[in-house]
Amino acid sequence: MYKVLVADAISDTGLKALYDHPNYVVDKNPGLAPDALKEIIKEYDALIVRSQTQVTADILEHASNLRVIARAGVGVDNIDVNAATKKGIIVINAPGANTISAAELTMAMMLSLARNIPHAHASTSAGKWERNNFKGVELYEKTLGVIGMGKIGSEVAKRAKSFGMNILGYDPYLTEDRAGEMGITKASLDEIAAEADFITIHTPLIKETRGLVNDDYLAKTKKGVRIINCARGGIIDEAALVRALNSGQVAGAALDVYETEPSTNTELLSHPNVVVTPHLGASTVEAQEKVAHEVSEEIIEIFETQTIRSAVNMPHVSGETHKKLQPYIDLGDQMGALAIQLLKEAPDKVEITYYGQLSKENTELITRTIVKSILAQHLGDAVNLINAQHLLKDQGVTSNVSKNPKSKGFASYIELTLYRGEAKANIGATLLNGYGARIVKMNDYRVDVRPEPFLLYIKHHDIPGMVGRVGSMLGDYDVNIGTMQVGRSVIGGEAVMVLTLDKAVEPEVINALTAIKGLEYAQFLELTDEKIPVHN
Ligand SMILES: NC(=O)c1ccc[n+]([C@@H]2O[C@H](COP(=O)([O-])OP(=O)(O)OC[C@H]3O[C@@H](n4cnc5c(N)ncnc54)[C@H](O)[C@@H]3O)[C@@H](O)[C@H]2O)c1
Ligand SMILES: O=C(O)[C@H](O)COP(=O)(O)O
Repeated sequence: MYKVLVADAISDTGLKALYDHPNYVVDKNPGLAPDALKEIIKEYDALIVRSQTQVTADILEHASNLRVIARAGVGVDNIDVNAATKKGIIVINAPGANTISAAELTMAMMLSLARNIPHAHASTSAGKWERNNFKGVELYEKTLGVIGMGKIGSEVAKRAKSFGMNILGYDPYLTEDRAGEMGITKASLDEIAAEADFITIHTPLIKETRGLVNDDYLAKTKKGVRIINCARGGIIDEAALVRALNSGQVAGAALDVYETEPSTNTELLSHPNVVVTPHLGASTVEAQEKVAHEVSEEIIEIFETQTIRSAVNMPHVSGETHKKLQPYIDLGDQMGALAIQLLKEAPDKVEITYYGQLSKENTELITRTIVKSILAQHLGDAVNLINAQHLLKDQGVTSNVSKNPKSKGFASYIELTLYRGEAKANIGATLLNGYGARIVKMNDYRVDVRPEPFLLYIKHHDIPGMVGRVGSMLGDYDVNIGTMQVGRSVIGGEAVMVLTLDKAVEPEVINALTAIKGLEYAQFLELTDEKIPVHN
């Protein structure tokens, strides 16, 4: 008998498969305080949550029997996935099951903003009859900028078109062809700022999108623009938004998500030109049934048939083959993250080659991990190990995975190349017996670098004094160097330097480095903690 704890408000209809199955006991206990959850978690084999329950490392310390954490929804920002992975707990989610509900809320928010519905309702229900106070605007023939043309952004664009809106879409993966098929125009962020009457945001909250809509961006928007965010708090800088609302640069904003939730930003929440809801994007009967149904079915599959459909992580597993491949799976994770940072944009082609002994193994899971790591840069939690290759195809990216039994100088070696038009980024890596993971090739230069959290990649002319100048510049900014590697193609030609650092560097350090004579290019690369497992 498996015990399942449902710790947030989850649809009973969606949980039916679990209730009906003789092997499962389901306990519903929404809204547990962290200490209470810590107390009882050891009794459970599976935990189902939405976004409220914080599944911290501290709670997981007590989860001695837990095998699965299911997020009945998309975002796993409330779950310490790294801690779960270390404890061998599978984390699953249900991306896509609440897409329509989130798209429909976005339309409701846009219409509410255009026609002042919440404020007119409050006034009328208070006994007033203020027909002159609530003159709105039509959506018809207005321009809507959609930032993030993934699942929800595309559904919003489709619906907005039926209102006669002109749609501008921005997404690193949006091609002219796909935009043409959807009857929208591919645009840049600046073009959206300059032309849109309404802007709606549908990206994940990732490093690149945090504070995307800030003072600078708002200053570029059309005066009187209306902005909707039903994606994630933090993509809009709330302080900047309040300033723009007060100055009239932004005529109105409709928000479902906030920098911190529950939000206490009263200046924003009570602003007369703002419409707010408490993170209701997925709160419909249908979405809640779908997410609960998807995770219930999957929990049963995991326990009954050991099949995983939607895993966010891949816990370090026992079993000889997995044990042997696990270090390569972790290496693949690091390679994907480094290559996509080097490319700096979404790829249109991915090439992976396994050389030497590894070419004789089943490398499927390594490939999935590499692809997940590449896509996660732009898709965040929406990509998991199971849907990674499917999403890659969906985004119109071609891929080529090949195997070559030749050794390439190492017993096993993986090479990953990403392309975007003429641009290319490439990482070659291996495991050195007794020494762990090594990046041995970067953008076609031979190097020998241990993957560490903070790396600096520099392209420069092979002239005397470069190493010293870079070292002393980093010293000026109090950045300590762990290791330094130089690689060059020919003496006196182009060269690369790869450094491991003790901390992250700010853009001003990169600017200072690029001012060094003979230094062509400097880029800071980061690997998050979960990508650096202990056996490295
Ligand atoms: N309010 C809610 O209750 C609710 C419900 C569901 C989803 N969401 C959120 O909505 C957002 C979109 O979800 P989705 O299912 O459509 O995800 P998705 O992965 O299908 O689409 C996200 C898109 O954003 C694009 N993107 C990444 N970085 C970008 C950038 N810098 N500029 C422009 N586009 C960028 C990606 O390429 C991708 O196509 C996510 O943040 C998700 O967590 C909120
Ligand atoms: O990530 C999600 O799926 C949405 O933000 C919905 O979150 P919720 O399940 O807490 O409503």
